[in-house]
Amino acid sequence: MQIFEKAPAKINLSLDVLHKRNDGFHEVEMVMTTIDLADRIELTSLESGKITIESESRFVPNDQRNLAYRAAKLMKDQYKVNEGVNIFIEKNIPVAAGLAGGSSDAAAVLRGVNRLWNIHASYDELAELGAKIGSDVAFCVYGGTALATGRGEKITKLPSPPPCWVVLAKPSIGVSTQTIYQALSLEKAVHPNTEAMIKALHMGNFYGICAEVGNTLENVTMKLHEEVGQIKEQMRQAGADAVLMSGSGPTVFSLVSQDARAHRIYNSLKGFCEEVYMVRMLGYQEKTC
Ligand SMILES: C[C@](O)(CO)[C@H](O)COP(=O)(O)OP(=O)(O)OC[C@H]1O[C@@H](n2ccc(N)nc2=O)[C@H](O)[C@@H]1O
Ligand SMILES: Nc1ncnc2c1ncn2[C@@H]1O[C@H](COP(=O)(O)OP(=O)(O)OP(=O)(O)O)[C@@H](O)[C@H]1O
Repeated sequence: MQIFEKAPAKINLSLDVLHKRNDGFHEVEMVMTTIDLADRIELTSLESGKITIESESRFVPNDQRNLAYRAAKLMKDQYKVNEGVNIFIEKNIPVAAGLAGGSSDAAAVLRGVNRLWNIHASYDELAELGAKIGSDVAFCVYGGTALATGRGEKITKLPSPPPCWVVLAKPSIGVSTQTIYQALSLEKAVHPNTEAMIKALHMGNFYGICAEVGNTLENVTMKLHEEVGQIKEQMRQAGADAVLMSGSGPTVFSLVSQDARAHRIYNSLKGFCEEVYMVRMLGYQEKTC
């Protein structure tokens, strides 16, 4: 049997870091939403009981280090499944970009093998398991728009933003999340107003959302990689309604309501960056098992 799962990228509309915890992680408040830039996951059941990974991308490991492998292994162990699975990853989301590509692949595998192996676990159970793989996996299990707290694994659903264009540009560098969190100095940090962002989402106020975007990690990554600041400036000048770095970076996104402006931003970045995307937000979808 073979099934498919879509694994969409996320952007952080706001990302606040509150304090460093005793376990080494940081307590965060993040408003995240999924966008229509997605990997495609193909799952084929294997009677041998093995978990195998295939991908045409040279940037992702095709062994136990792949987050998708870890997701399948966790499900197999937790629910004592004899069957195996071959996981083919069509990689469209840039890697180490701040877009949760690996986390979304892992979440898609959790959802996918749940169906493939007839496990019937709830999304809450999958999210709890996913949190063992990485801080962004729980959010990626549900998708849509949500507030993520704790180290990112506690999810509260939110209304999705009004439809708009999201133009993304990734400079040709990869960023390690751990390095950025380590370089963060909380005394000098800038904090977004999460409450105001949530209020703007509840009101469906696009310009209110644009006014509240903010990311505590942005200054840290920008100091290490000047390309982030340069892309932000270029997007602003080309008429973006809001501009922000996603996650720990280095991808920068802009929110744009008008088609013509979105095209202008896309075209102005195309000569500057190899990886530029113009996509829609993905609306909130109620998912049940
Ligand atoms: C920056 C974000 O992408 C925003 O969505 C996430 O917070 C990162 O999520 P992720 O890539 O799933 O990160 P993880 O694999 O869980 O953690 C990678 C490393 O980032 C640091 N980390 C991550 C999350 C968090 N709340 N505090 C941290 O300090 C830790 O050093 C950790 O070892
Ligand atoms: N399926 C996968 N897709 C992408 N990267 C993977 C995958 N599995 C493991 N990795 C490894 O994870 C690292 C981070 O990749 P990823 O694309 O998830 O980063 P990211 O977009 O910055 O994530 P986040 O926004 O959650 O911090 C890479 O170095 C990559 O080798």
